[in-house]
Amino acid sequence: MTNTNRILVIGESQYKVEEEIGHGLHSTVYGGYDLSDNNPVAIKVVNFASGVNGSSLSTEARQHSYWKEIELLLYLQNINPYVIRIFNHDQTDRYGMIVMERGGTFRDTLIQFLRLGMRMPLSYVQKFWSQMVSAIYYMHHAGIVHGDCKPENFIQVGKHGGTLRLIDMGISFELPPNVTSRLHAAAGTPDYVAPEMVHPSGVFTERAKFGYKADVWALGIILFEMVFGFRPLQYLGNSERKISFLGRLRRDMNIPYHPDRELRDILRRCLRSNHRRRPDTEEILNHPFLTRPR
Ligand SMILES: Nc1ncnc2c1ncn2[C@@H]1O[C@H](COP(=O)(O)OP(=O)(O)OP(=O)(O)O)[C@@H](O)[C@H]1O
Repeated sequence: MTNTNRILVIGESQYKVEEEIGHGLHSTVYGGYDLSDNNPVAIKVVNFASGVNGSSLSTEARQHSYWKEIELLLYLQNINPYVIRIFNHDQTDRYGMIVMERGGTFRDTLIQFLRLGMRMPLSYVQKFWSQMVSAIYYMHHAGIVHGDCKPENFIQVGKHGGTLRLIDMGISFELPPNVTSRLHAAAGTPDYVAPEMVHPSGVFTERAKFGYKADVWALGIILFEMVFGFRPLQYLGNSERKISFLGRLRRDMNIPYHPDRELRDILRRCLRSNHRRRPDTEEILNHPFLTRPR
């Protein structure tokens, strides 16, 4: 692998590397092109040096997460149609690189609707939410809890951006079916975090239990946001207040009125505070909100 004049060479393949299109705690993502066919690609560069971007993770821990992510992505390529396609990967002592499909994040689409002062049409909501639920259904079927479902972790690819793909497997956990596990400290974003992930004292701790149904809660919050244009906890302000609210939540989430009865029903089910009473992803896919044309 060489990287000269912003041309990245991996084996026989050459990629033109252009501007930064995003970054996470441990990586920077660049836009680029595959020079053999001019198709757009995204190149995620993981810096293995400890201390970069304000994260204190050791080099070994960074390399370990990088390999875990590659392994998971390669495993999911053929069994989950809604997971990001990776074209190539390579690494040096200092960096890991993943070349993958490029698309706009679903968050950008939500923002566009907000800017235009428009509500997303229900047919549009149904189409994209059903793909999100399917993406998570396939993860759960493979025994994996995603743990960080949110609109920025879905990108739109294909004609007119009509197909969603999940990115960021960073904090997914593999679990035996029907078993809950421990949440890594500080994983997730409070707005999409399920109440069972928060200790009743209001501390977002490693001791909090979570499982597949936490992903269902997050999907419910995404659906709520697509329909109403805001998130239920948005107006609570900072993360501490949101986490404290979730830790004390004993009743089901309030759902504003919407004329579509089936939409109201599925939202109510996904946002039940008791995770045992939430549907699983297979039940959601069979719910009339998704099976009846809108
Ligand atoms: N395939 C892609 N196409 C377009 N943009 C992408 C793609 N992959 C990542 N991005 C952009 O880069 C950002 C960071 O990517 P990603 O979430 O994979 O990084 P990360 O280091 O794993 O983040 P985290 O800190 O959450 O672990 C995304 O939020 C998105 O904006």
